[in-house]
Amino acid sequence: MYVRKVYTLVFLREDSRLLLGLKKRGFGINKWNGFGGKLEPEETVIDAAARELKEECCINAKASDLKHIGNLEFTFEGESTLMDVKVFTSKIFNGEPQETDEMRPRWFNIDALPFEEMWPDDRIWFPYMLNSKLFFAQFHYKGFDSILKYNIVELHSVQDLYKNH
Ligand SMILES: Nc1nc2c([nH]c(=O)n2[C@H]2C[C@H](O)[C@@H](COP(=O)(O)OP(=O)(O)OP(=O)(O)O)O2)c(=O)[nH]1
Repeated sequence: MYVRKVYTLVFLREDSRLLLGLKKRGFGINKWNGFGGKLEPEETVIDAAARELKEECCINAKASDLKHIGNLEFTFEGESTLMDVKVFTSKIFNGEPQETDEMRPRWFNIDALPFEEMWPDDRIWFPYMLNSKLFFAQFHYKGFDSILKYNIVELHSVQDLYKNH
């Protein structure tokens, strides 16, 4: 049995650009990614998503403007933790992204995303997100570089994001 831990992950979109941040410390250091992290005690997933976005790149987005688009589950060979990552997108936000202790933000054209410097699984599920398809995906890693197996499905309603697959 796995011990499930919930994380948030937020991507902002503006026309044909996506905001990514270069992670400056901790898990996923030196990779470009969306903004997110663990929940605080008693916090809802959506509130955590908005808080992490603000903390990591100084952008304000209303929780109600964040669109839940997918769920990712990560397991690692020999480890009992399951990372349950709730992915959100938004086109509605306030402010200019600012560098913080954790992230260096930068806009990328969606045709020129830096997949070489991102988590290997991102190539697999980003096309769903970029095409506004709801998705559920599971990745089982050996270490942090090698995907031993995975599964990805398109979902057809937001309710499906709350069912167990
Ligand atoms: N794109 C992508 N994001 C991932 C993958 N795996 C993974 O954990 N993430 C995301 C989920 C979270 O947003 C983030 C990890 O959270 P974190 O460790 O930075 O959490 P945190 O900010 O609360 O941590 P900290 O303050 O304690 O350092 O990375 C992946 O394979 N691909």
